Amino acid sequence: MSDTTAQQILSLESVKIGLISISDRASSGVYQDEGIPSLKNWLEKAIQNPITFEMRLIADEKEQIEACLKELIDTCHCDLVLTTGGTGPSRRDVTPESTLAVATREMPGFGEQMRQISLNFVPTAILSRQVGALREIQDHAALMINLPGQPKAITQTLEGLKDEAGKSMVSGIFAAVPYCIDLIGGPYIETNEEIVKAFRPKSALRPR
Ligand SMILES: Nc1ncnc2c1ncn2[C@@H]1O[C@H](COP(=O)(O)OP(=O)(O)OP(=O)(O)O)[C@@H](O)[C@H]1O
Ligand SMILES: Nc1nc2c(c(=O)[nH]1)N[C@H]1C(S)=C(S)[C@@H](COP(=O)(O)O)O[C@H]1N2
Repeated sequence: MSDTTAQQILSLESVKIGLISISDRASSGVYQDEGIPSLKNWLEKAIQNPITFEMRLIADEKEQIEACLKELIDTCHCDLVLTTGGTGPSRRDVTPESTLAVATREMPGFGEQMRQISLNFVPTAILSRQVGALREIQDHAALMINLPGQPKAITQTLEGLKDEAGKSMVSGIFAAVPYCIDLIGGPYIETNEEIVKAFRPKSALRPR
């Protein structure tokens, strides 16, 4: 790493990210949770800023999900909270309604785009009821995004579809996350462009 690159990384604001894996079976030990490691691994590759993670593994229980989202945003002050699991049509899948129950405003574009991207991978993409939403409290706001439980869905939806040479064919939703975090008053997030290129209007770009 060159001195200039090291200095640039040092000058980046730290970002706080909450990761919630929602799975009856992983949380009770029937299988090992792959949700949190997959999310953490992808975010560490994609984001240049220093990251503090808050990680939770919980069952598909509405009250637990709501309490966990509130804790990560209101108490831990996460800027972004990603959930994985519990978005389908099974009776126990309650992540989207729990997210909306603690939301102040929905961001429908995230759910729409994630289902659109996922249709490039699986025809069952339309079974995910995943949402994106904001929780705005006094002096703080966070973006919450639901991802499906299949660990591979994490990279698929965040990063999108690439051709064999690694060129982006369909943008993943993460391209829009840094500017959304800017607009709600969070830290300026820089991404690694070979993983995902953050899009911001020219007027919102900060000189490096
Ligand atoms: N946290 C996880 N870790 C590893 N694999 C997972 C996880 N969550 C889901 N999966 C995998 O994805 C599949 C579909 O996920 P889904 O969220 O529909 O699970 P589920 O049937 O609701 O059960 P559970 O809530 O117990 O994970 C699971 O059968 C499992 O193979
Ligand atoms: N990108 C992506 N999206 C996906 C999938 C997937 O494998 N990849 N699985 C689908 C399936 S099979 C289901 S049932 C729904 C809901 O999954 P969840 O209940 O694990 O959240 O997500 C859908 N979206």
